[in-house]
Amino acid sequence: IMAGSLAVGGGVAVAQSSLPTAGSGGGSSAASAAPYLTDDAGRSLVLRGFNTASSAKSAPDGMPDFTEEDLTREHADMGTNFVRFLISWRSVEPAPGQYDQAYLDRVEDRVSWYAERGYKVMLDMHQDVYSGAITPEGNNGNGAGAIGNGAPAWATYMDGLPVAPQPRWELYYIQPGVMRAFDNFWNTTGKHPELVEHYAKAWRAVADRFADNDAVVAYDLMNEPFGGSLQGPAFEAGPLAAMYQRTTDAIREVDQDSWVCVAPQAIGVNQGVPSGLTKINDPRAGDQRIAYCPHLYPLPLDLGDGYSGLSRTLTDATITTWRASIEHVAGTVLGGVPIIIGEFGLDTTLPGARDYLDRVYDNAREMGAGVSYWSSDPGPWGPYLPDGTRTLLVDTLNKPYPRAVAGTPTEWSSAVDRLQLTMRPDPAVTAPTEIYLPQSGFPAGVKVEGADVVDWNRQSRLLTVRTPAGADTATVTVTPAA
Ligand SMILES: CN(C)c1ccc(C(=O)NC[C@H]2N[C@H](CO)[C@@H](O)[C@@H]2O)cc1
Repeated sequence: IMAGSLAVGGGVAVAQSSLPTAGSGGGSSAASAAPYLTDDAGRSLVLRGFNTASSAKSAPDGMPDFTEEDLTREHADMGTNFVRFLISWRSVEPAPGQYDQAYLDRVEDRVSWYAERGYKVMLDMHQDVYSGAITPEGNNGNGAGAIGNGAPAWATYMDGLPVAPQPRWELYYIQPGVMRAFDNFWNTTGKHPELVEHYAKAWRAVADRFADNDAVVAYDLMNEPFGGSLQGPAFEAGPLAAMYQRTTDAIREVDQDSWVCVAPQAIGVNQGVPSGLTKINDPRAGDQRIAYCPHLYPLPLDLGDGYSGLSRTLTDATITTWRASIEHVAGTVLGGVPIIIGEFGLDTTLPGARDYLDRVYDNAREMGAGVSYWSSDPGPWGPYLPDGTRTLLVDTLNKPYPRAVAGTPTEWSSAVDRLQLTMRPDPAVTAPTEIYLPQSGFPAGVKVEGADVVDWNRQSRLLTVRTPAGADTATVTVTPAA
């Protein structure tokens, strides 16, 4: 099939016109030569998916309330290819030095659901407010809890300090008992050097299980770290970086190839304050495989006005500041590492929600960043309400994107019925470039210019193409067949 030809399902058309690049949200796209995670074929991965799922935080078995049918629906409706899958220290290591292989079996079962559908998985050692063990009523068993989640009860040392009931879950973070639990974990108190050691070895046990699992590409070492009495650079450049280094070293004892993802402290940095995180060294042979996995939650959005009026203006300013800080840490501090926006989200019923979503995904596209939206749980933040009704998230996310690129994407943009990708082909990568095309924009055949069509699968919605050999750069444009 010659370059510029139509794929299966129609005649052959060669279009010579070049398309204006239309951003998914109408935004212009800046060239991006950012580094990417790669698959085993060496293709650059553009990762789009969800956090699955908050419901795992309090589940006695540590699993999300998410079935294989839920994944089939997500895949059919949005063509996602990535998941930030929540796991927990309490489930991995229910007793000191004892690793629950039956729990890891359950995780592996869910990973296989994703693998069978061509997804990549990042395992997220999740915590919020340290542990469910911070309050008796919040602890439904060894640290499984709704108020707090993450650490097992045996690793929760509050030294008898109080944790009073709070009107909002976030306020539990600054309760004396919770502050002490974090201070003991980070050994700020000097009393518990063993806890970070346990944490690193728990991650080693997880990595030992998934080191040879092609679907698991990354480990997100800690969700939204909190420094207790230590905040800001003193925390991030101190005990947080030390824990990341110790844990990276432990993982590399058993897994040389998965990316190790580090995140800044949540408070402040989620809202755009620059992070003080310092370099983490990857002891693996060859290129480092560290990634930076920040979250984005602009404070103005929380004011309840949504993405409109002054709240929109302030949110835009937050996104600009946040992006500059993220690109500084990933590009300069960590030495040029891929970015995955581990969390962002909003109540999709708020004014301007679709515009906010488009703006964040436009920024992610320009940054070359992966995205895992918070979260897949039923409700107004997610893609589906508890009764299964779709929110506007489904149509907003269901756009063309280049899932796996045989080289480096330098610029891409899309709208529901077109995609344009400029890339630097890597001749060493023999696998074709893979592009997702939604049914809504591509009900029949496709028209491709700038590449040879390898396959167009209307069931999986995947188009695979090969760019002309020997070209330093290639621009692939995909539109619906006439
Ligand atoms: C006071 N501190 C330390 C604090 C407050 C609030 C958040 C938060 O909203 N985070 C955003 C979302 N991330 C979690 C899951 O990782 C969700 O429960 C939050 O909505 C984090 C930390």
